[in-house]
Amino acid sequence: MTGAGGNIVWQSSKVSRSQRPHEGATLWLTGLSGSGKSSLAIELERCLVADGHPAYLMDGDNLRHGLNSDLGFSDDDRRENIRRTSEVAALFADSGAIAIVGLISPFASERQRAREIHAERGLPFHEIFLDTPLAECERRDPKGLYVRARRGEIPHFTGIDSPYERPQHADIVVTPADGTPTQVAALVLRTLGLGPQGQDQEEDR
Ligand SMILES: Nc1ncnc2c1ncn2[C@@H]1O[C@H](COP(=O)(O)OS(=O)(=O)O)[C@@H](OP(=O)(O)O)[C@H]1O
Ligand SMILES: Nc1ncnc2c1ncn2[C@@H]1O[C@H](COP(=O)(O)OP(=O)(O)O)[C@@H](O)[C@H]1O
Repeated sequence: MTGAGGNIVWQSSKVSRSQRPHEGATLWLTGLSGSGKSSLAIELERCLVADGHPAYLMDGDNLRHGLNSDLGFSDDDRRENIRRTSEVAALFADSGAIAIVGLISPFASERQRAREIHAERGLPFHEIFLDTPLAECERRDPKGLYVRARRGEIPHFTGIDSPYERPQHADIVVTPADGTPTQVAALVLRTLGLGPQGQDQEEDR
């Protein structure tokens, strides 16, 4: 495989995926600001690590402090934010880790591209939609961002004056009625077959 005008040549590893101790995957959490992505992602990471899976949380806010610190909230910058994060998540998944991504990721086309980046490499990818209505996100407003966005102090705020394209084919849809982040994390992990090892999972029901 060649790239960059033919001057870059792909170097293959001598470690096959089956030689790695764990099977990797990406759990991609999408939803409005305040929908509960970080809370669920933190619980997913906690449960997976407690159960012996290498798992790593990639939160949009945190990535924007480093890897994506040069990006703002224009449509193009959000696309680049999602593209870079997709690539990094795929690297983690390829290494045998479970990458837990929490990004608003408002555009269907970029979420589809994230899925394809994983599919092209044979890596499992699960889209989890935090389907929390805008009114509820605004009611929660833990960072006071919606109040400021409504005052016009934060331009291009998702759900206010920047679009959020609802997923049509998410693997899992979570609503506020599903319970606390701890309850939802357990449900998600059971659904994906990543629940506690060596336990009768019926016990949890
Ligand atoms: N204009 C605008 N629109 C939406 N969100 C904004 C904006 N400005 C700052 N913030 C804060 O940035 C967090 C979202 O970053 P993401 O990288 O997840 O966004 S995106 O996927 O690129 O759309 C988001 O964090 P969460 O609340 O955790 O979603 C906000 O705290
Ligand atoms: N399942 C839930 N039920 C009720 N409140 C929740 C739930 N998940 C998160 N929250 C609350 O909603 C707010 C936003 O959650 P957060 O995880 O920061 O969302 P996001 O990362 O999508 O911005 C926080 O105050 C959090 O405590």
